[in-house]
Amino acid sequence: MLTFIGLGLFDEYDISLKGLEAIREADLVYAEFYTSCLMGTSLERMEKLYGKKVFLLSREDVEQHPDWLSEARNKKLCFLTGGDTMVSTTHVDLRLRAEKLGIETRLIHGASIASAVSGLTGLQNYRFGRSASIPHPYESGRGTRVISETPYDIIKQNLELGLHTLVFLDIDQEKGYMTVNTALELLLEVEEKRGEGVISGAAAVGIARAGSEKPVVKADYVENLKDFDFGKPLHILVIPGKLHFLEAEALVKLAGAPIGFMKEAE
Ligand SMILES: C[S@@+](CC[C@H](N)C(=O)[O-])C[C@H]1O[C@@H](n2cnc3c(N)ncnc32)[C@H](O)[C@@H]1O
Repeated sequence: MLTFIGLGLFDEYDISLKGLEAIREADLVYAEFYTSCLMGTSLERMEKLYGKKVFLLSREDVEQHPDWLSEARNKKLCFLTGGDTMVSTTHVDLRLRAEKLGIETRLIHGASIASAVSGLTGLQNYRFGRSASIPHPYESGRGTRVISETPYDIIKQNLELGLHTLVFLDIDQEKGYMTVNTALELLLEVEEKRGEGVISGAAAVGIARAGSEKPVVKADYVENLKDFDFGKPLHILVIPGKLHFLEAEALVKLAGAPIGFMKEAE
């Protein structure tokens, strides 16, 4: 049996009781923290709460060589992920591989950043379009700095449809956790290169450390927000589309947006 368990958003206490029970009954526990991670805890603290050793898997172990899956044929194996295990991950691939090996699978859900964003900002989940991810820039073979333009295009398309965009920010072992500030600067760089005006005058909402005692949620225009200090990671960004008047009110009251923010609210 392979049990996928979402650990929630911030520390070891965000796991569900169902998830905790499953780990305590497991023969083997694996985790990956490259898609998301719990910044308010450590592997040691998790192991102490669970009373179990947790083996950490790399992206290669999960995506290229998931040989460890076959252990679930005759053992109770748990696979842990930050947030919800199937939200903005490719872990359905693991589930399908396991099913092909004749291994029974089940999911134990965790709180996800995808729903926490709506809760914290007041932006309604059904008014979001396609999500985007901003990766760190990389060097091409010729030594030039390359910035992905895909997130810019997704935001632009969503704005044309009046929809909000959830923008996941890169987690990289070497380059670190991307901040809201860097993300906005990268989007502005793409904008300048193209000579367009989609992002510079736009509104944005940055969120840091969702699930912690004191998450930071700040809405403002991009030009102001790019210098705002959000503190420690993890960070996530939203570029709001057309606002319902309740959403506009929530951004002013709950996210410190300037009064009259995005006046065109319906
Ligand atoms: C690829 S997504 C994976 C989402 C995860 N499976 C979930 O359901 O929450 C990870 C990204 O979401 C954002 N994120 C995740 N947890 C967060 C948190 N607690 N606070 C702020 N941003 C968070 C960060 O931008 C991070 O790089």
